Amino acid sequence: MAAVDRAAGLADCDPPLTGVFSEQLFRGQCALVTGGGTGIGFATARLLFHLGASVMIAARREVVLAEACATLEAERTAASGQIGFTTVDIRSSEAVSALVEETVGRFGPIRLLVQNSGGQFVSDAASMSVKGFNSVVQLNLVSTFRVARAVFDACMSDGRGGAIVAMSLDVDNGMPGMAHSAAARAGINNLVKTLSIEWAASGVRVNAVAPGIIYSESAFSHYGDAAEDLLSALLPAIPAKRLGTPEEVAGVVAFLLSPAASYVTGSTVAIGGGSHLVRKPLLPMDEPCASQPYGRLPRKARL
Ligand SMILES: CCCCC/C=C/C(=O)SCCNC(=O)CCNC(=O)[C@H](O)C(C)(C)COP(=O)(O)OP(=O)(O)OC[C@H]1O[C@@H](n2cnc3c(N)ncnc32)[C@H](O)[C@@H]1OP(=O)(O)O
Ligand SMILES: NC(=O)C1=CN([C@@H]2O[C@H](COP(=O)(O)OP(=O)(O)OC[C@H]3O[C@@H](n4cnc5c(N)ncnc54)[C@H](OP(=O)(O)O)[C@@H]3O)[C@@H](O)[C@H]2O)C=CC1
Repeated sequence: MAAVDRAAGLADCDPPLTGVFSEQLFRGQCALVTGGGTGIGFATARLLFHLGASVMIAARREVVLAEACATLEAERTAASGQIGFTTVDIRSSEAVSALVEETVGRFGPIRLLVQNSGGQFVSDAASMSVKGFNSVVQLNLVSTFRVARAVFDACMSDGRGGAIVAMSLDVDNGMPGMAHSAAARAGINNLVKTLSIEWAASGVRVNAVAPGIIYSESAFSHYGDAAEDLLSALLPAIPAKRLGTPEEVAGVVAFLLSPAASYVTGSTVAIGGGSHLVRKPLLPMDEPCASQPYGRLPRKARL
């Protein structure tokens, strides 16, 4: 009964949540968005910036980050926050420590963390080396833990908390052609559950989003000609019958970071036009392995 009474009391909370979605939603809060120079990361950084946050975007390519910052500066309105960039390879603990230090020095303690950096190459498991499998797990799973730990230790464990959103994939039914990334993202889905429990006492919420197929030039450029074939196989299986946009992911990320999601933690939210509910092919896996057309993408597709 006491628990019910406490919940009832919250209905009258002040301020009411209707005021949450103003242009000042994240005013003055420091946000770190990894991979914020392109695609989903850029759309997210843009939204947070226009909602008043001080946003640091970080990835490996300085030119791309600088261009993204210039674009946002050109869009600045009275409600916008601040924007900055720095280079980082999230696979390096030293680089991640330096990133956190620089972000805090510039914008104050990080309260909003979007762990968007990631990726993989397309290969069936039989053509994948252990080294390749490991490099994708390192990038997507181990580096997610690395960045989360660094930000928690330096900022979010100080009693004032924060919110973290990690980037997963639609992996519920496995992911032919991306065994490494699917295993890593399934790890992320579970990691956010554990961190959400362990860090709840510090006022930190930890969630993930699991996008379906989201179109951006930067994302699709990694797949070259194979992207067309992959899409022809995949599109009919998406209930919404279309691809998603980076903005459609950014909106959910902003919601999860916001006070509107103050009771949401340890969750992974699917953003795929219903695709997580249906079985779909990524590669034509009914063919024998030897005839896999995308067993290994050409070296030019590699970063
Ligand atoms: C159209 C369908 C969309 C599906 C939905 C998903 C979309 C997205 O995720 S969009 C984001 C796309 N962006 C990226 O993927 C960019 C990030 N990718 C990378 O940084 C790299 O490609 C990497 C993480 C996969 C590998 O980087 P790194 O650790 O630097 O690895 P190395 O180049 O040193 O290679 C190590 C090892 O990995 C294997 N390998 C790498 N590339 C390929 C490849 N194209 N095909 C097969 N195997 C590959 C290989 O074993 C490498 O070892 P060595 O052969 O000894 O070099
Ligand atoms: N597009 C889609 O359909 C889907 C994408 N995702 C995931 O969403 C995230 C964003 O992807 P999307 O925007 O589509 O594609 P992008 O290729 O545009 O984004 C990937 C970002 O990660 C950065 N990055 C990659 N490796 C590193 C690294 N070692 N250190 C720091 N930053 C790195 C890249 O920047 P740089 O190269 O400069 O380092 C880039 O900004 C990724 O994790 C992706 O796997 C998940 C589901 C579906």
